[in-house]
Amino acid sequence: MITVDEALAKVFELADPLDVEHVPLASAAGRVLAQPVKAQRSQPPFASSAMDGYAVQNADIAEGATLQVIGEAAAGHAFSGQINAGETVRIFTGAPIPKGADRVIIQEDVTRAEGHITIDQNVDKSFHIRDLGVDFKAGDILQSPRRLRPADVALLASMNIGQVPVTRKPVVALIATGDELVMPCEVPRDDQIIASNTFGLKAMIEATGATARLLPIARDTESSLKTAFDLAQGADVIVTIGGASVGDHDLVGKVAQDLGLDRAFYKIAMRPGKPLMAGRLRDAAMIGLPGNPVSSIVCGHLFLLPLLRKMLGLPAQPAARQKMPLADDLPANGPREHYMRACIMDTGVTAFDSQDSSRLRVLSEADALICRPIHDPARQMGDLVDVILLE
Ligand SMILES: Nc1nc2c(c(=O)[nH]1)N[C@H]1C(S)=C(S)[C@@H](COP(=O)(O)OP(=O)(O)OC[C@H]3O[C@@H](n4cnc5c(N)ncnc54)[C@H](O)[C@@H]3O)O[C@H]1N2
Ligand code: MOO
Repeated sequence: MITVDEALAKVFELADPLDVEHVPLASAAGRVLAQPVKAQRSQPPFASSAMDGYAVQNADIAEGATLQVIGEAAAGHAFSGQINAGETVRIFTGAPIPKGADRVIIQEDVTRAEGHITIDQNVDKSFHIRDLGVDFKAGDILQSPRRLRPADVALLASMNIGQVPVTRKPVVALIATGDELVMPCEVPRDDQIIASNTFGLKAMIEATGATARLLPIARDTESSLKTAFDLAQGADVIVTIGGASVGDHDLVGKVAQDLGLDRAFYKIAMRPGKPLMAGRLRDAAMIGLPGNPVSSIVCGHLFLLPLLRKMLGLPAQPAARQKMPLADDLPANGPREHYMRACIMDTGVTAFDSQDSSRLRVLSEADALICRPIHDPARQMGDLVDVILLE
C-alpha cells in the first residue's frame, strides 16, 4: 500500500488546470482568477475629500481666520473654479478637491456664518485629502491565481473590469453504487439505506468551486456500472462511491479496468479510506472512493478537493493543516495514517471515542481531523498534533 503523500502526488498527475473563460463581474465571486487583471483606471481618479467640511489653502489656516465661501463641491459635482488665498469651498466626502486647495478642514472645526467661515482653535491636524490613485493606479495588477472573494469582486468593479477571466469549473460526475441504496425521499426496502455520502460530496465539490453531476445510482452489476460510466462521459472527473473493496459485489475496479482505466494506484495506508483507487478513464480523471460514508468524505477532503483546486488553477497542495494541542491523551497509531474525527475545545483538540467509518453523526459533530502518522507513538495531553479543519 502506498502512503497518503504518494497517492496525492499520483492524483495530482491525473489532471491539469482547465481552460480560461470570461464571466460577467456579477458572476465572478468564488471563481478562480485565471490571468492577471489590469486596473482600467485609478482610484480615486482625482484627489478627493475624505471628510465633509471646507476646502482651503493650508497657508490660510490660523485660529480666528475668516475665509469667504465661493462655492460647493459634492461627490459627482466638482467645483469648476479655483480657490485663492482667503477663499474656501464647501466640500463633501468623495468630492474632487478644487484647484488651489491643499487641505480640508472638517466642518466641526469652523464657525459658519452667511457667506464665510471662521477657523476655530485646535483644528484637526490632518489634511483629509485622498491622493489620486492612493488605492490603486491605472495599470496596477490583481495577480492570479486567486479565488475571488467578495472584496476582490468589489475591487475588480472599482478597476472597471466587466468581464473576468476565470478558470472553467471542473465538472464532476458522482456515481453512487450499491443495491442497498435509494435516493432520499424514495421508499427503501427493509434491507436498504439512503444514499448519503453522495450529497455530502456534492456539497464539498460545489463549495470548492466545481460543478457536481449526480448520476443515477448504479446497481451492483457490471452492466449497471457500465451504463453509469457511459452517462459520466463529458465530465472532467468521475467519482464513484462504494464497490471499491474486496467483496464479491465490489465491481467498480473491474468494470473501470474493462473500460480502459489507466490505474494510478489502488489501496493506501490510510484509515479511513484504505480501498481508494484512482486513474485516468477515457478523457477523465477517476477517483474511486470507498463506500463507508466517513471514508468517502475524508478521502474527498484529502484527494478530490486538492485535485479540483489544481484543476481550477490553484497551487497543487494537500489539504491545509495546522498545529493544535491535544486536550486528551491518544494511544499509539498503527500501520496506516489515521485521520481521527475530533472536536475543538478551549483546551485543545480531542478525538471522538468512536472512529467507526460508518458514523456520519460523529463526522457531523467533528470540527477537525487529527492527522496521525504511520506508527505515531502514544501522545499526551498538551502535545501538538496536525489537524485539518472541517468546514
Ligand atoms: N474483507 C475486507 N472487507 C473490507 C475491507 C477489507 O480490506 N477487507 N475494507 C473495509 C473498508 S476499510 C472499507 S472503507 C469498506 C469499503 O468498501 P466499498 O468501497 O466496497 O464500499 P461498499 O461495500 O459498497 O460500502 C461500504 C458501506 O458503505 C455504505 N455505502 C456505500 N455507498 C454509500 C452511499 N452513497 N451512501 C451511504 N452509504 C453508502 C454501504 O451500504 C456499506 O455499508 O470495505 C470494508 N470491507
Ligand atoms: O478504511 Mo475503511 O475506509 O475503514 O472505513
